[in-house]
Amino acid sequence: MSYLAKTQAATSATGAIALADGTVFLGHGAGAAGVRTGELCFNTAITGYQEILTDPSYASQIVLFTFPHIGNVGTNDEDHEESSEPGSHAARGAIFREPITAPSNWRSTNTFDSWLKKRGIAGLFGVDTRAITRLIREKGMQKAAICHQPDGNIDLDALIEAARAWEGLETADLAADVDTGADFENSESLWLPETGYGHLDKPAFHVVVVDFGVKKNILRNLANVGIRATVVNGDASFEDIAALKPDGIVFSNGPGDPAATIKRSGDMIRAVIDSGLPILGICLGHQLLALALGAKTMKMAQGHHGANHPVKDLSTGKVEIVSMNHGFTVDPATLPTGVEESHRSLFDGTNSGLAVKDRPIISVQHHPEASPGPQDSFYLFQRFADLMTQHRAGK
Ligand SMILES: NC(=O)CC[C@H](N)C(=O)O
Repeated sequence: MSYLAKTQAATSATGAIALADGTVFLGHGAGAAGVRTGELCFNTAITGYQEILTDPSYASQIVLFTFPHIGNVGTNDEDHEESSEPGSHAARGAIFREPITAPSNWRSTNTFDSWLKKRGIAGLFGVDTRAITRLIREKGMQKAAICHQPDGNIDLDALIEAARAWEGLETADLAADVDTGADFENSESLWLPETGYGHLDKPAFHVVVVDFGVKKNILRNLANVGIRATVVNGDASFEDIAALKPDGIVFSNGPGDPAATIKRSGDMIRAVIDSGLPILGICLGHQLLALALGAKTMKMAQGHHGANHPVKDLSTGKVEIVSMNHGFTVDPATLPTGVEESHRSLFDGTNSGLAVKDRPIISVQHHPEASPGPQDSFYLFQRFADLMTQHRAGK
């Protein structure tokens, strides 16, 4: 460690981020005190920090926000908390440039700082977020340890050691840790400024959502196109699912390495594919579907995390701006015959969706439910409902 790092740590710093390669950034701590390890990524969204940090797909990750002002609209209990459980169910750490200002929003009920504490998320501000982003851009996402040490007594060597000792995301079936456990139903629909969350009274369809860490806004978007959902966890067998007599199946988003989760859920997913039921896969669900169909997934260098990513729907030629959060990707060269690439990222050409020829099976790598982010991809939920309509009509 450098002399400068040591003296700064001894004087004013109350927080730090250390990388496994020994790089250290000192700053000021916020939120929960203590040390958290995980994969460090950057997110380019400029709104929606509450939704981002509660997304279960961020389990075992530390999110650096490239947008400098995070926390200034405070937090509220109603807004899109994508998972209800605090702790390891979502992001472990948050890094931002500027100090948190007093909340300025009519809906705010809590400061960002005390919300971070409540969720068990360690925060760090006052570091050069652009330098860290450039480092990730050049070297890829990093094994890291973040700490908030209110008394300033930071042990940087121990922090670097913690970053090195962290086991990493590859081969980790993290979805098993974040699913909701007990089955539940959803009929809640999307939030509107005038009326708050809505309710689906007369469902046209009933689907089973296999929960690998499902974001609540997926369930609400389904309700908005007439779909009631029963949520079951990723350990469910095909027989459990079939007994619920669904019109279709959704494989949800979730954290960790799809190649690890497929070992636990592969038999069920393959049986669902063979059943002929309409299927929608989202993010981890898309990757699991691809694996079950015979394709391969791989780790990305930087991944995609933001709410401003252009994606092309190859069936219509339309470009949509989407919400993204993934660090693994489907290798389109490995898609078997009959499985077509349906969407592609216009940032780097990576795969962003698939469709099975002449079968009611679609999936996307991005987040059609937004939360946060643009709503350009809401149409996918209707596309899924249309597949169920056709399936019912025997087409
Ligand atoms: N949002 C997700 O479902 C993420 C999928 C997977 N864990 C990845 O990082 O690629």
